[in-house]
Parts: sequence; C-alpha cells; structure tokens
Amino acid sequence: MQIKEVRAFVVRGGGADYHDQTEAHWIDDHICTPMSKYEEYKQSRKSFGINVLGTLVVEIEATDGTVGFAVTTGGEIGAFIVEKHLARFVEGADVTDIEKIWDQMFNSTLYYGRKGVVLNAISGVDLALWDLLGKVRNEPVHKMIGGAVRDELKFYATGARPDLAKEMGFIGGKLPLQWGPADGDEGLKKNIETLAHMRSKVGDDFWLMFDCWMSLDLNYSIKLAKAASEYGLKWIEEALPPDDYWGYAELRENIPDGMMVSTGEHEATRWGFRMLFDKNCCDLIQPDVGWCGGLTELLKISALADAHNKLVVPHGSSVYSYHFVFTRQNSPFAEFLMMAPNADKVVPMFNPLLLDEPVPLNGKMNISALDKPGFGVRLNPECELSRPYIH
Ligand SMILES: C[C@H](O)[C@H](O)[C@@H](O)[C@@H](O)C(=O)O
Ligand SMILES: [Mg+2]
Repeated sequence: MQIKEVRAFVVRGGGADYHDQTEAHWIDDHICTPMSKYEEYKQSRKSFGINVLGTLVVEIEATDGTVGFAVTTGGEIGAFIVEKHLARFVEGADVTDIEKIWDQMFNSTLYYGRKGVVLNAISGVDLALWDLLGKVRNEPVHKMIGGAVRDELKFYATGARPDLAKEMGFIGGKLPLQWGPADGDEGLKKNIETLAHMRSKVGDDFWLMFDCWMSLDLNYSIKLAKAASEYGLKWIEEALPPDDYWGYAELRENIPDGMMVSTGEHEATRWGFRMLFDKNCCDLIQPDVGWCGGLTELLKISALADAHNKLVVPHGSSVYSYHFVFTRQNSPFAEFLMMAPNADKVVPMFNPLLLDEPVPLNGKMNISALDKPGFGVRLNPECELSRPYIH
C-alpha cells in the first residue's frame, strides 16, 4: 500500500516536549544544568529555553485513508524539516519501505543533521511509519519487532519524590540533581543530604539514582559518585556533556565498585552509541526513541549494545519506548517520568496530548496494555494542533 501524504503539526503545553509545562512543576524547580553557572538561569530550565522547541506531531496517511502518527520534541523547526525536506522520501513510498525511507532521510540531511533536532524529526517520521504499518496490518508494534520477551515490565520513576514512587510500586527513584560545580562543596553536600534523606525514607533495597542532565565536570562527578556510594546510589546519569566521551571513560574508571554510569538520552544514531561503547563510557545507555533516530535506529543501537553487554533502558518516551522495551532481552526495566507537578501521582507521560496512553499500575505494566494496532494511542482532539508549513 502506498503513502499519500505526510503532515507535520506543532502544539504547546506538555505532550512530547514534557519540559513545556505551564504551571509550577518539580521538573522546572532548581535542577542543575550546564547553564546553572549563570545565576539568572539557575532556578528554572525554561528560563534558558529547555522548552523552546515544543511538540512535533507527524501524521502519515496511506492511500486507503489509514493514518499513522507519532509525537516527539521538535516544534516549528521539526515541522519545517519534515514538510520541506523529509516528506519527499515518504510520499509515494510503500508503507513497508521503512528501512529505505530511514536511509534516505538520514543521508539527505547529513550535511546539516547527524544529531539534535534533525534526528528528532527523522525519529518522528520513523515512529509514525511504524504506527501506520501496525494500523495497516492490525498489529501492535511490539509484535512486528520480534514480540514480547516478558509479560510484565517493571518501571523506575523519575521525579522529585522517590519516597512516593516506592509507595506506588516502582522499583526505584531517579532524583534530578539540584546543585552543581558552581555551588561548590556546599552544593555537593546538599546533593548528598537529599540522597541521604531519601535513603532514610525508602530503605536499603529501593534503587536511588541521580540524573545530572549534562551539568557536571569530571572532578565533581567523581567526588559526587564517591560521596553518594555511602547511600547506595545505583547509577550516576548523564554527568557530563554528551560529546565528552573521554570524560565518561575516565569517570567510569573512577567510580566506586557496584555503581553504574549511564548516559545517551541526548546521543543519536548507531555511530554515536558506538563511540560510547568503543570508549567504555558507560554501563547502561538511555537513548530516547524520539530523538536517537526512531525505532528503526534504536533496534540497531540495541543490537550493538547487546554485543557489548550493555543494558538499554530508553529515556522515558511513553508508548514509543514501551513497545521496544518489552521485546528486548537487554532492556529488563523501563523509565517512567512522573509528570504530575508534585510527582505525587501517576499521570500519562505525554499528558494531555495522547488518548489511551497506558501508564504503569503499581509500578508495572502488562503486555496486554499494548495490544492495540500500531502504538495504540490517539491524538487528543482537545489539543489544538497547527500546521506551520505545507509542502
Ligand atoms: C529529570 C531530568 O532532569 C530530565 O528532565 C529528564 O527529562 C531526563 O533526563 C530523564 O532521564 O528522565
Ligand atoms: Mg536523564
């Protein structure tokens, strides 16, 4: 069956650009970033533009009227790339031409893409193609990529309240790091006090992790890891900027035994992840399927990781990662981002953009929750989309 049309829309306020929150929210409350060295950008990540892109919605319609769609972070820039550049490789192709379309999208944008928002746009088209194929074949995506290797998936929760996450049945809690090098030893002490306080509330067996969101330097990362090991930190996440492969390799050589180094959510393509493996940067990679190149590329990244004995736990991206994680032996658990403003209840991750978006119940999800064609979700008609470019 042929593809008739590709359409790219934008929408603000949560959704796939989950940092784009309109009200007070833990995810924008004094979280340490590479911009935290600037006082004016310390309190709020929105102040330096973490939510500047907004959500990109990609719709792909087949000649029989079936429509597949996907959402990712990309906004108007992403819509421009989809409509003005990528659409030409999709329209007129067969719904099964997923590999060829990916290769043409990647190679045609190589002169200005390779990573970042171009790969977000490619990922959005790729995920929409998988959704369309599933709807045409009346199959959930997980059944088209090898089938589930487990009936139940366990989740850890990312958010400000690991203590509440434990009560909700999650296997662990990932805390956003709040103080960085600019806050000196005083700030490092506060980070450890937060960890110690949470450890006292959750007991010894519940996983606790720090998400450092690219904000540290190597010396600080090693000091933080060593101090945090007393409180059983399971992994230190994205401590350094994504391109500092050398720093990650040195961090991994110097962290306490038993602690893991994770990174990858802002990495893209099999080549980017090969660098992480070849330089021994990490124990666990966290590609975002909406940013790394889509499902077609994540399958390649996952196989490479498996050959290097690395775990693949995708950065939280709702149904787009759940279908994948269920089908991979080296993806034994998943991330769930707590998108309630106080991290005190479970709400759909891409709220309010998707209808039928499954969420973990008691920290777990059964494969039956994904038994709908494609990725099994619908766009919320109450979310007003706009189409900034038409090709
Ligand atoms: C909580 C972190 O600061 C980020 O907001 C989050 O998007 C990401 O790093 C994660 O791993 O969930
Ligand atoms: Mg992270």
